[in-house]
Amino acid sequence: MRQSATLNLLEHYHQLGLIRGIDLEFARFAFDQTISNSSIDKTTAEKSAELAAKYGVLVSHYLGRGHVCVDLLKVSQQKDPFDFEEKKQGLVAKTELMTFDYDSDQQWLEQFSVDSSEAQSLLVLEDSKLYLNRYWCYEQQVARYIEYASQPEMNVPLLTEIVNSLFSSAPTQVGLTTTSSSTAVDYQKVAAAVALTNQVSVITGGPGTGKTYTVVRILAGLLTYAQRSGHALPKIKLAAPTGKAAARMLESIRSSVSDLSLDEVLLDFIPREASTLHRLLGSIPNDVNFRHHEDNPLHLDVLIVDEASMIDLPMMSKLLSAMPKNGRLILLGDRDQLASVEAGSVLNDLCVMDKGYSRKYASLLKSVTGYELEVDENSKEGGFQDCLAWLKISRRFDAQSGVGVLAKAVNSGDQSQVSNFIGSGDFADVRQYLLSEANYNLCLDQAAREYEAYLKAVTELNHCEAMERFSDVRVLCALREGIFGVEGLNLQIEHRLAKKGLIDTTSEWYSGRPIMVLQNDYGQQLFNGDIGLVMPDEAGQLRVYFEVGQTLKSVLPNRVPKHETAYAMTVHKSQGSEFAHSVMILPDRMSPVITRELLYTGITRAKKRLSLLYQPAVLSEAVQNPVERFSGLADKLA
Ligand SMILES: Nc1ncnc2c1ncn2[C@@H]1O[C@H](COP(=O)(O)OP(=O)(O)OP(=O)(O)O)[C@@H](O)[C@H]1O
Repeated sequence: MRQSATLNLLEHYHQLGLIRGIDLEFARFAFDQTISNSSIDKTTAEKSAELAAKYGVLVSHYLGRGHVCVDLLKVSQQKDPFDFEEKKQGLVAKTELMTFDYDSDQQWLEQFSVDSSEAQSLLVLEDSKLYLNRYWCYEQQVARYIEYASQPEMNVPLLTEIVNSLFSSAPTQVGLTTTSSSTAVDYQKVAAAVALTNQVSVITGGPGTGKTYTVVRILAGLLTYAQRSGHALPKIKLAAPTGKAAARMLESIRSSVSDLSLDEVLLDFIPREASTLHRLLGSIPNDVNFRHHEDNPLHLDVLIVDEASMIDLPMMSKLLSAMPKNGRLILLGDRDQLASVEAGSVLNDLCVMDKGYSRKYASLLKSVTGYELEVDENSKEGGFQDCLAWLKISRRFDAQSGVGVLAKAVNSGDQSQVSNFIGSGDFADVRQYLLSEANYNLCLDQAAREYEAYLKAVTELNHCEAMERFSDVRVLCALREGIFGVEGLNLQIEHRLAKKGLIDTTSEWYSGRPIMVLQNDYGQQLFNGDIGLVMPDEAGQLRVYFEVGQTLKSVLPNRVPKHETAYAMTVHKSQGSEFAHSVMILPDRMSPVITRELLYTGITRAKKRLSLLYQPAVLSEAVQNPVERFSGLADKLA
């Protein structure tokens, strides 16, 4: 029977709901393993085991909150190193708090240092950052892949000719330009040149900045280049973290391709399908590994991945390991959006080197695009800054668009810009509602009214139309519980629709119920975040319909994995989707989950209109609350 002051305290934390069961289990495991592996005297072994439990639970707790590691310099000597206060206000004052002293524990921690740690050690210490071994390996793998990714040899005159033919007309400059100098540069052309000259590249930009428009030209460029150089035409694949995002990417790529006059042979090489990353990598039931990995790489030459901000560190590591040796990878995403639900902020970490290109690479870009681009004299040649491209001009939101202006204000973190926006209140596409009971009801009444077109398509058994109409409106929120949370809001909308006789909620599975899957089910190929609509089939039997690529598949309700109703959804779950009208409802008081990135992501889900119900104090605090995640990836790439 173990006797440990640390474990006793952790059990108490667990009972109070301050740490997860898995954190406590990890601490117990670290404690037991240290005792059983120890060849030193009992007292020293016990002391060491107490420390292993203490640091183990710290790393595990932070991992649960999305951090890849813990920077011990930052948490050392803190009164509340676990940030319990943030989660359970008031509870913490009544409980004993564990503290960490990096200086005095440094000697003990040294055993985990990257230089001395064993492959099997539970923890890894790199500089002042402490990791679970597995996560350090993931990070290392991503950094190594990127470090060794090359710049393929290219025929620069041919490339220049192709790039110029794809971006021949000067772009119309509208919307969210960031600097006056940016009016001279066509950043889409630069992005194409970056992607065409690198084995791995990242194109980041806000909504409507033309990522898809650019990618279509990159694909055309790659195919034309291969054809004109007498090389085999590349096998291209498209993927995204969620089914919805994959379907959206495919749709925009296919409609954008029609603007190009590509010859038939090349056109055939533009993919006709896009899959989720899980499907692409080949998920194996009840296994965290995929069918494709280092020893069984993906069969492709070029992979385009959209919504890359949603990719967590383990997934990115597995994706990169599965890339074939000379495969080209182009990641698209918006670095300002919410980071992945699971640990890591990979896209943002990859984009930190935003001060300019290396001198040599800037000169290559000048030859290809004709533009004089910013140079960072401190950046190393071949460093990752040369693989990055920023799209800065939104084509969707012009200067008159409230959604665009508000998104930009929130993103800047500048409170006065947000206040100006609130003060002006005169944008046609944004309706602001100050939080009150009347406005809460008004927003929900309006959302319920707008769901009627969707329910009409369900009644008419028009499954495809129903899928389309369901994206007309969505209620977005920050929390899970309470009247401002996803559960309460769904009940409110159901209640309104039932009162109008549009749905019959007497049974759980009623015709028209929209659901969101909350758990991966590899057997049925249904994944966390997939949206299903309950509708009768031709024989009148209720089934749940899911969009898979260009088609619909249906399963019986009792086969659907863990799910919830989806008239309202959290902003986290809305990533990768867009809605003609988004109704964002913020709660009456601040919560740590309401961050700048959450606001930005919620606002930019609106394609045409945004209704925002808020308390000014919450909005302004959220703008000042950016997400910060501990990770060592940016340092490894620097
Ligand atoms: N250079 C351009 N000239 C003209 N139209 C453009 C240009 N770039 C983009 N567009 C148009 O602007 C709209 C938005 O572009 P696109 O869909 O490529 O942006 P995105 O960044 O992929 O958006 P999303 O946020 O949906 O991912 C599209 O209608 C596209 O055709």
